[in-house]
Amino acid sequence: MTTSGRPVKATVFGTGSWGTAFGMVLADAGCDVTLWGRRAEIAEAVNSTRTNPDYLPGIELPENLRATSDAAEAAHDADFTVLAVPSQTLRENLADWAPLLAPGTVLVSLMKGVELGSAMRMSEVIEDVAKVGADRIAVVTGPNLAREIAARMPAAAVVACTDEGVAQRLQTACHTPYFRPYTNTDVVGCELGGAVKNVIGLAVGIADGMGLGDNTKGSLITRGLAETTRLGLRMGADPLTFAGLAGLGDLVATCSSPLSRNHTFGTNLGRGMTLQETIAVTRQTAEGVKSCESVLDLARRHGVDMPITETVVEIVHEGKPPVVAVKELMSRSAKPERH
Ligand SMILES: NC(=O)C1=CN([C@@H]2O[C@H](COP(=O)(O)OP(=O)(O)OC[C@H]3O[C@@H](n4cnc5c(N)ncnc54)[C@H](O)[C@@H]3O)[C@@H](O)[C@H]2O)C=CC1
Ligand SMILES: O=C(CO)COP(=O)(O)O
Repeated sequence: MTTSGRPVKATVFGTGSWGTAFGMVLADAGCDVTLWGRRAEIAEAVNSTRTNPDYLPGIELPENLRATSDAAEAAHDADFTVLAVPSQTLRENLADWAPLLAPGTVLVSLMKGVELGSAMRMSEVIEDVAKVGADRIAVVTGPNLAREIAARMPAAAVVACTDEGVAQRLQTACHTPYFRPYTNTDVVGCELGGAVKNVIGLAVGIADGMGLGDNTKGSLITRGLAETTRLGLRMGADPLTFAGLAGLGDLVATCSSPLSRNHTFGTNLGRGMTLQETIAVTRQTAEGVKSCESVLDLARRHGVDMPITETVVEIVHEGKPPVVAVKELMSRSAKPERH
């Protein structure tokens, strides 16, 4: 309930797999939820069949969730405006929606990417385009594979906002018996954890596709977390965030699950598919494919060494054969674990 006595109203822009699943979470937590989809047929299917057959087939959606393809109708009166589109289209999408936003609405980013060219985190893009302060922008992240959440399997998450009170309001709005959100005020660390884990997920997928073992996986996850933490420290994040759900938690889920699009994308590359073949068989957003370049850009801007990220860029975008890349990574100069 809001202070005015009506249910909290949440609008989710994006009827993809995570937008729809998080809409379910909000609805199960008691919010009145509207999903906006650019394709009218998906909105119609949601309203008439209570399913999203394209993205979450077989999942029955709650009654207090409805869909529309009218952005003004969706944005009207929303206490929370949740953004769930691909990171690289957010700027353009939000420019259309910004004039429609309800006064005082809290903008919530579900995205795990970094903008190409500007190297901005998603909350920075939101601040830039919607002209709202950081205290009205929140981030939801953590080990949250959409399909598992939609099946109401238990998971924890992080809701981050520089304003702890806003984070707590969002925490209440999305807390259900199967979805347990924790608050955090370290927005930089939470967003970096989510964006870089997709790149490490690609690396682990490539290794899996090559038939390498669990020691390789454990090493990539741990060294991946080390390079994420190095970048985060340089950008003012709290290093402990990376030991939490936004860092280690999400890495473990992504790097071990066939449900992860980034992991699967990497596995296909590691098995020998070309980039074009891999893109052709990938139906949903695998953010790391583009964000590996923007994360590397961020690392260079901050003078941070991120060898796994650099290797993923070389394999994905420069055609380096994975076997050569592995040899090069393993022959880097010896060094202390912490430096
Ligand atoms: N699927 C998952 O398990 C999770 C995804 N995320 C993040 O959530 C974000 C969204 O991912 P998903 O919903 O999974 O992706 P998706 O690929 O399932 O859906 C993307 C949605 O954006 C729409 N879209 C695509 N291009 C667009 C454009 N130019 N303009 C407007 N809408 C456009 C699509 O129609 C679709 O509704 C990504 O940043 C992803 O990393 C975060 C946690 C879990
Ligand atoms: O972010 C996710 C799980 O937390 C989803 O990962 P993928 O985008 O790789 O499917």
